Amino acid sequence: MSSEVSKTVTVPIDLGNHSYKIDIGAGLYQQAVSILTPYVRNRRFIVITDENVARCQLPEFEKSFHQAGVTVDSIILPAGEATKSWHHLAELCDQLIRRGVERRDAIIALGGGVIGDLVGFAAAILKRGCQFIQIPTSLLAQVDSSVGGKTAINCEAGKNLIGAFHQPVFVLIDPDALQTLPARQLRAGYGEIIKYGLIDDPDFFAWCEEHGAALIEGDKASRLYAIEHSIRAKALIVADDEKEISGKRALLNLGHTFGHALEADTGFSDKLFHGEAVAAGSALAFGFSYVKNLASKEDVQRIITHLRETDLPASLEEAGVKASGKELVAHMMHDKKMEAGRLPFLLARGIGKSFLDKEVNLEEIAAFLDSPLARKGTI
Ligand SMILES: NC(=O)c1ccc[n+]([C@@H]2O[C@H](COP(=O)([O-])OP(=O)(O)OC[C@H]3O[C@@H](n4cnc5c(N)ncnc54)[C@H](O)[C@@H]3O)[C@@H](O)[C@H]2O)c1
Ligand SMILES: O=C(O)C(=O)C[C@@H](O)[C@H](O)[C@H](O)COP(=O)(O)O
Ligand SMILES: [Zn+2]
Repeated sequence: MSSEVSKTVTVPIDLGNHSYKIDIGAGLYQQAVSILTPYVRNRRFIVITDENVARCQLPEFEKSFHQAGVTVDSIILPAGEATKSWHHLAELCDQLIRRGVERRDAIIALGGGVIGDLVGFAAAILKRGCQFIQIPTSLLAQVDSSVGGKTAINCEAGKNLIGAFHQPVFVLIDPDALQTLPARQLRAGYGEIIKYGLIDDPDFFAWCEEHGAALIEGDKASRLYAIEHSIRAKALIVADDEKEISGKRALLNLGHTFGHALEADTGFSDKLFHGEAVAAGSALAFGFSYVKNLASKEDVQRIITHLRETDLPASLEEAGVKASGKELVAHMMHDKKMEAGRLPFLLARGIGKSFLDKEVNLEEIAAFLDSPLARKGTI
């Protein structure tokens, strides 16, 4: 698969005594055994992955281990959002205990955000906290979920409601892993990349307008640029507000209060992937901001146009959501940002000017969600 090792970029994430490094470089799998050895006790490698990644990426990942005569112990879970569940968490913890995992072993999460979130949470609670390493293989995980230490599973009431902040000890990103990622998953990951432009970086959104299509098509330079840019942006925010207390980190939740409601309505299934829900959710956040006279019509139109150009949903209809505004608001009531019974929303005064609004009226949100702008993206 990969032929050459590109220059490695290291992004530090500064979190005091649990700081860590994120290494980004095409072809890094070829050096995996030497890169990971310092983090792993007694050269004992326990890799947790899903069945798709096991088929498409595990053999390439294991190559350097085999060449060095080192065995990798792997646990393979089903693929998909449904794996972020109590059932799979319990199974995984039991399997790790049976394998005699110790706190100072570094458990390796090789996969997309589902594997990263689940394995990170298992590592957080197992023996009151084990070390873990993130090796993200989806675009979404390479630009977002592998960094920052949010770990979680879903439950009956909604998304990521059971979880912990638990930082990895190291993150290894090899963009070559994306060569086997299905096109729809690439587009979903791109939904989280645009978010960094919309939050506070209008130049990056303009870059996305110019290079987004090429990135999705497979242009390696654009992918590498977007991964590094996104990770640097996220690392700064996380270092500033690790546990989402000051409100700074909440910016990373742009599009997510709407997005999680859309995922709930579509049953946390492959009808709508997380990144697709975030894309539609971002269009909705900007649409509502326009209705509230905060963002301009031109900015909302730019976002809708770019989402459509990259084949991402820009409205409820395009996301396959039929629920009423009231029903969608009901899904939002367990949002973790809820404070004193009020739900703050990420709104925007324009592209790159997002902010947390604590005074949003949920009846207005429900009415907006029934409007043609939300339903069909017509403005
Ligand atoms: N913790 C965080 O900060 C954070 C941030 C964003 C999203 N998330 C979570 O991440 C999850 C979504 O992550 P995702 O989009 O990576 O989904 P995912 O983990 O389900 O991966 C997407 C699909 O691609 C497959 N896949 C992954 N890498 C592959 C590869 N290289 N080749 C072939 N197939 C591959 C997987 O098997 C899966 O079918 C959601 O649960 C979301 O809530 C967490
Ligand atoms: O890292 C963060 O902080 C984020 O909000 C990143 C999001 O993309 C991610 O989907 C996160 O899991 C959502 O957080 P939640 O607290 O709403 O579950
Ligand atoms: Zn997200």
